Amino acid sequence: MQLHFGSVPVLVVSSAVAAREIMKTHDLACSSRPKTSIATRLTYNSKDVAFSPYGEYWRQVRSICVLHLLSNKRVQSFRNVREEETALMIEQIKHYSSSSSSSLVNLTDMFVTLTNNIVCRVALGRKYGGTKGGRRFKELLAMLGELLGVFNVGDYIPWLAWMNRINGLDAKVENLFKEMDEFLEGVVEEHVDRRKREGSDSVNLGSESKHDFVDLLLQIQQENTDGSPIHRDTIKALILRLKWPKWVLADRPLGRLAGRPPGRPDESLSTAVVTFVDCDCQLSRWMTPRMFAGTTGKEPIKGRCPLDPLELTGQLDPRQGACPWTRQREVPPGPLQADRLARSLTYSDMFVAGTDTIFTTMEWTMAELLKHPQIMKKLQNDVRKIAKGKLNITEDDLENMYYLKAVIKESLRMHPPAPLLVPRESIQDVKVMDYDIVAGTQVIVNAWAIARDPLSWEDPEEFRPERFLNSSIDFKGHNFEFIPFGAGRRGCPGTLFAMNVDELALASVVHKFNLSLPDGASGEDLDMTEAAGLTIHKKNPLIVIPTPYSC
Ligand code: HEM
Repeated sequence: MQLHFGSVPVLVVSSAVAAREIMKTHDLACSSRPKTSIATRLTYNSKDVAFSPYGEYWRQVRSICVLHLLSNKRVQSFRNVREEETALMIEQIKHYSSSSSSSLVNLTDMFVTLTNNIVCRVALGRKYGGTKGGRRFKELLAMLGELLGVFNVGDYIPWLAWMNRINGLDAKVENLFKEMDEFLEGVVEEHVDRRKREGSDSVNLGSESKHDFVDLLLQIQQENTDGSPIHRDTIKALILRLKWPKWVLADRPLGRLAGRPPGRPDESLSTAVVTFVDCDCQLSRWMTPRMFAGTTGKEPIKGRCPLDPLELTGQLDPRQGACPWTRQREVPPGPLQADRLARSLTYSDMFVAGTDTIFTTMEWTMAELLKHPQIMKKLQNDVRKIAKGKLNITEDDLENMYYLKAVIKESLRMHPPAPLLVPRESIQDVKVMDYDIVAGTQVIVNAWAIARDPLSWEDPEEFRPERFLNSSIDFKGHNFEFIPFGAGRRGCPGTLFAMNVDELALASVVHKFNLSLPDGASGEDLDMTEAAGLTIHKKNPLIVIPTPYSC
């Protein structure tokens, strides 16, 4: 169906057939991301992979992600981190279950801490858990997830963007950004200093070295040699493109621009989509489609931006939905901005795209297992049989745990962590199932509805992992009835990373403990209410009574 959120056309896709059209047949045409002011601000002006618009910059950073940070080899190289941290979590659960008088354990908290610790070690080189700064970082991450899921009226009705200054949203985003940035600034500084002391050549990009993501990104920026995805020519091209942004400013007195919109609304421009909210330049925040009244939208314009001494000329085209300043200022960062890239990639993609989704999967899977004791029993038997009395499960054991994999798939089917995936935006006019979709349409794929569609699934509301046994249906983006990780060009590059963490953690918990609910509650009583956000987790934490199981 097509909706209009204020001035933005929005296409909502809720069937496997339509998802296939968007993510396969018209994947290229629908491969951008809509610009939303909160995500833009929190991701250094969309300098991450997930929120970056389709284009050269996105290709560059995505290939860094796929080839260097999240490749099979690299993910394997962090195996010891996953095994160590999971073993620590098991010890903690044991400790809490024996020391607390009620034996209650907040499993959600355990999963959040585990995921944060793994992601911190892999991305930043060390854990930030126990310290005051670490605890604050955890809080900031939770706020980040929450803010990214906020519906921001200014993105859809730009002239209402002022509301965010009154209701405190702008300030909240700004404060979060500053605090996050300060933290990450410290992390990058630490790495730069260490590289200076130890010699930067110590990082070998091709090897399975155990350097963290910040090290790797700094090295990628420094090397740019053949064999790395950023070839010399690409870098040169990027530097060329980096020459200077084309600042443009309407050729009229600044005072008038900054003041109230002049003129009456022009009919022909009344539907113009103008997004200014992400601009640092306060002037542009005042502009509304009305400001273009009386212009053809194509006049050459010339001026000086108050934030930049350069004077440049350009063309103002409000129909493009572009802020005359911000959009034109968007340039790919070249090697000159190494630390910025490192900050933005690790923080946005690892922490935003990675942490929340991983622990949410653990949380929902465990909740479903508690709701279905027979499935829990079957899984425990299977896991314990494969582990054959071992002290700890290792990743080698996971290979044969087919039932565990089916349980996790079923959990991802019923509770996709990002139920509406990450919205896309069409970059050209396209015909989808005989309907005309104009360029600039926001496309939301409702993976949640698709995964519960009775046309694709038998008894879709039932938690039945068996449906995935002896079935070729997988989440790799080929089966459009099951797309928790998306599909196509913008599909999730972190699937392997996530599954390794989830499988090991879940297998280890069910291996080591029998779990029950507090106050003798049965699984049927378990509260499955969802919280709001970009990633949907349980509203209330999962509290359990673990009883250690000895093999
Ligand atoms: C269970 C865990 C995860 C789930 C369910 C998940 C889900 C998704 C989804 C639905 C998308 C959007 C796909 C689309 O638009 O077609 C996505 C994109 C992305 N994910 Fe994940 N993800 C998970 C874990 C991770 C991890 C661990 C990382 C990184 C370490 C990661 C990094 C990314 C990135 C960078 C993108 C953006 C890709 C692009 O726009 O080109 N994800 N993920």
